[in-house]
Order: sequence, then structure tokens, then C-alpha cells
Amino acid sequence: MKDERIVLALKSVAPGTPLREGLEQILRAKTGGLIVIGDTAKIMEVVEGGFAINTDYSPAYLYELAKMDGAIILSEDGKKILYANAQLIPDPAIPSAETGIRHRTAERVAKQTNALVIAISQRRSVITLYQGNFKYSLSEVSVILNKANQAIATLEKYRAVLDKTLMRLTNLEFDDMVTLLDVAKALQRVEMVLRIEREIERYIWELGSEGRLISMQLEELIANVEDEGLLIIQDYSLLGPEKTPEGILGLIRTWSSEDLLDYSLIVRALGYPGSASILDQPVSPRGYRILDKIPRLPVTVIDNLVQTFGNLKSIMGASIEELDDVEGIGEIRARSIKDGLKRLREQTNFTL
Ligand SMILES: Nc1ncnc2c1ncn2[C@@H]1O[C@H](COP(=O)(O)OP(=O)(O)OP(=O)(O)O)[C@@H](O)[C@H]1O
Repeated sequence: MKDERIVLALKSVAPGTPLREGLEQILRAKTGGLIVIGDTAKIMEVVEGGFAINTDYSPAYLYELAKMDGAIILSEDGKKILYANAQLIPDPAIPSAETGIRHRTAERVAKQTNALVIAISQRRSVITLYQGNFKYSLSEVSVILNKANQAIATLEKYRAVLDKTLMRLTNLEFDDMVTLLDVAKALQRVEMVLRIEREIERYIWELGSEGRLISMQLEELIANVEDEGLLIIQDYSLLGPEKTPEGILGLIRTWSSEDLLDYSLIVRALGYPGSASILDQPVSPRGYRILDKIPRLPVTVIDNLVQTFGNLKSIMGASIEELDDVEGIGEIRARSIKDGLKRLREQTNFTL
């Protein structure tokens, strides 16, 4: 929830938005500014004086009004300028680490009302966002682009390692030689890639219209990653249906980077005991992840296969007739499952 609001705040001031255009004009004119987004009762409690404007927002108008002292109040959707030249009177007891009056006021109003408050510094040429306890200074587009490109380069490396790890897991699964350590390694690598993805997403929101290329690169690099993670969990989790794969991956997401390095924590999240030797334990996949790679095989049929045979090894060992007996599978599909599994196995042997 908290994160969502920050994302919304970053999006609302991203390059290409009318609000950002107005902020940039104020920055260039070096007049400074203090802008509050929203006019809820809670916000209006701290607003005093000024005059009602009540007109459609435009960047040029915002910039004109910023020449005056005091704060400007915009509507929640940013489409109207409601008041200008207003005095903000937040509770002075609210702690603030800011030294200047404008920024201290902005921080206190944000903490008191939860509104998005934007301070544009006259002396330092910086735009700072405040919302609740969150504070964020916008950087220049070139700086963020640089960071985003570095993160993409890191993501490429991590993706390559993940692909190797998954390929190895597939190979071990076909040979029924998987240990819990292999499962934990694969899940850890999935989450590492997802973490870099989330970091880059934040840059993309902040870059707005300037982030399109990064966004396209990201999409290509993270295709399937989350699904692979969910399917691994489906293959190995010992937990009942109340712990969904999404829930388990969501739990791993909340861990610190140190915890993520601990393989035994990962297998514990899948419902295995946390003993030291557990990682050497052999395990057999149910087969969800590999069956998902067979073209045109519906999820319900995959479910029926796993329900009937229990694991990938038995599914691979089943005859055409046995496969044919499963609901949703006729002779043609039975053959395409057999062929599909055979082809996948050959492909992984070839790639490794
Ligand atoms: N309570 C307030 N309500 C509305 N506007 C305020 C309030 N406090 C300060 N301001 C605005 O901030 C200006 C003074 O900013 P000041 O230089 O003291 O703060 P600052 O945080 O150091 O900002 P800057 O970095 O721009 O100098 C005032 O001229 C006024 O426009």
C-alpha cells in the first residue's frame, strides 16, 4: 500500500507529465515553490489565507503563481489549481530534519495530512517530494537513465545465470536426480532477477516518457521469470492449498538480501524442515514446470496428469494408453505429451 502511493507520486511528476513541466519551469525561473496535491478536509485544516483560483491546471499558470509567496494547492488529480499564495500551518511539534522553512513546512504537512507535497528549492535547484514519512529528491533524467542502464546490464548477467540454473534443474529433473539444494538455488536466482526488475521499474516510473526503451529492454529480459518461480514452487512445495505459490514467492520477496542467500530458509518456506542436512535430500518434481513447456497443453490437463501420476517420473514412464485414460487426454494428445517430453529432454541434453 505504502509502495503504491510512492509509485503514484513518482508517476504523477514523471517527465512528460504536465505537472513535471510546471515544476521544471519553476526550477528554471528560480522562484522556488511549495505545492500541495489534494484538498481533503485534513489538508484544508492546515491551509490558511491565500486566494481561490479554481481553474484548469497548466504548466505556465503554475509557474506564474509560483512567483508569489506561499503555497499552491492543486486538486487530487492535478487537473485544477485551487488556491495560491496560501499559508501552510502544520503542527510545529511534528519532527522535521529540514533546515529551510519551505522544506520543513512541506515535510510536516506531508506527515500530518499524508498528502503529496512538493518543494522546489530556490537556492539548490532541487525538486523534493514528501508524502507521509517518505521523502525523495528527483534527479536529472540523465542521472536516472545512467543508473537504469547500469541496472539493465546487471540484469542481463543475472538472467544468464538464471537461465543456466534453470536448464540444469530441468536436466536433473529428467534424470530424477534433484536435491533440495538445486531447488533452492533456482528459486533464489529467480528472486534475485525479480529484485533487479523491481529496481528498474522504479526508474521507469521516474523516467516517464523518457523510460520507454528501458521498459522494452526490461520486458524482454524478465519474460517468464516469475512464472518459472511459481511453477518451481508448485513442483516442490509441501504446503497445502492455503499456501499458494504466489503467497510463498511473496514471502520470499519480503526477505533481506542476507536471508535470501540462506538456502535452508528457502526450503523451509516450501514446508521442509530446517535441519542442516536437508539440502542434500533428493526430491522429485511433480512436473508442472516441465509440462508447462509442452505447447498447447491446458493447465487443467497438466493438473489431471499430476493428480493421476503424482510426479514427473511416473508421467514420463506412463504408456500412451495410461496417458489416454486421464481426463482431457485422447490418443493424439497422449502422443504429443510423450513426444513433447522426449523433445524437451533432448534439447536440454544438447544445450548443456
Ligand atoms: N508555512 C508556509 N506556508 C507557505 N509558504 C511557505 C511557508 N513557509 C515557507 N514558505 C515559502 O518558502 C519561502 C521561504 O523559503 P526558505 O528559503 O526559508 O526555505 P528553504 O526550505 O530554505 O527553501 P529554499 O531552498 O528555496 O531556499 C517563503 O518565501 C514562502 O514562499
